[in-house]
Amino acid sequence: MKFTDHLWAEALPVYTKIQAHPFNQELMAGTLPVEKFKFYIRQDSLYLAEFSKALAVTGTHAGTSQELLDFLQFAQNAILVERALHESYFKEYHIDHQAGMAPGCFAYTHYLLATSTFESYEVAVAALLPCFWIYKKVGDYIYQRQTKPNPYQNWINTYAGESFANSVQKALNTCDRLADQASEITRKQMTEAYVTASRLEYVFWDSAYKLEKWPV
Ligand SMILES: Cc1ncc(CN)c(N)n1
Repeated sequence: MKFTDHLWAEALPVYTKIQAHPFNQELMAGTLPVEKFKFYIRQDSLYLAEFSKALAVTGTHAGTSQELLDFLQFAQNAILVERALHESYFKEYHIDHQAGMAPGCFAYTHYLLATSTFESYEVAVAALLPCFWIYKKVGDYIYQRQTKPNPYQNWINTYAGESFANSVQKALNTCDRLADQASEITRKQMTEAYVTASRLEYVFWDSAYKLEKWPV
């Protein structure tokens, strides 16, 4: 059994809730209120700026030049490819560029930044994996069942697309390779990091659906 199969099984209850979350169900049906999507896109643009830094920092801890290049490429894609998608929505929906991070986005980005900076390379790779793998799974799930025409088609196509799939496969291979050479303690820490980041993916979608604000 691959280590990533074990990770998938560990966080399956979280993934099942993500898939069933009304944000994703309504996005799939094309009925998600545009206010919620706008909130999500603004938060996601803030997220991607920090996510790309976490990817680049993780790359500096890589054991091989190829993995450093892979992580720098992931960081570049997070900024350029995903930002292009966002910019089209910013224009279409006149999204507010000023809104700051909601608590869900703050928690997730700061978890990734802290993990990539202070934890081992192995643990950082596991913490970053849900950002790839869960989006791929959600993208494919929605793509196969979506209502057409769908106002969120570009978003769906990005995460169900081949280019994103290639990045996901690279991230999975790296995680499996590292886990094969890691101690039991490190594998446990990797599992914890993967489950925590999966939970934070849920929190992020839930935050958008609730148009989350700081309580104080
Ligand atoms: C919150 C979140 N997680 C993951 C992804 C996909 N890189 C994203 N755009 N936003």
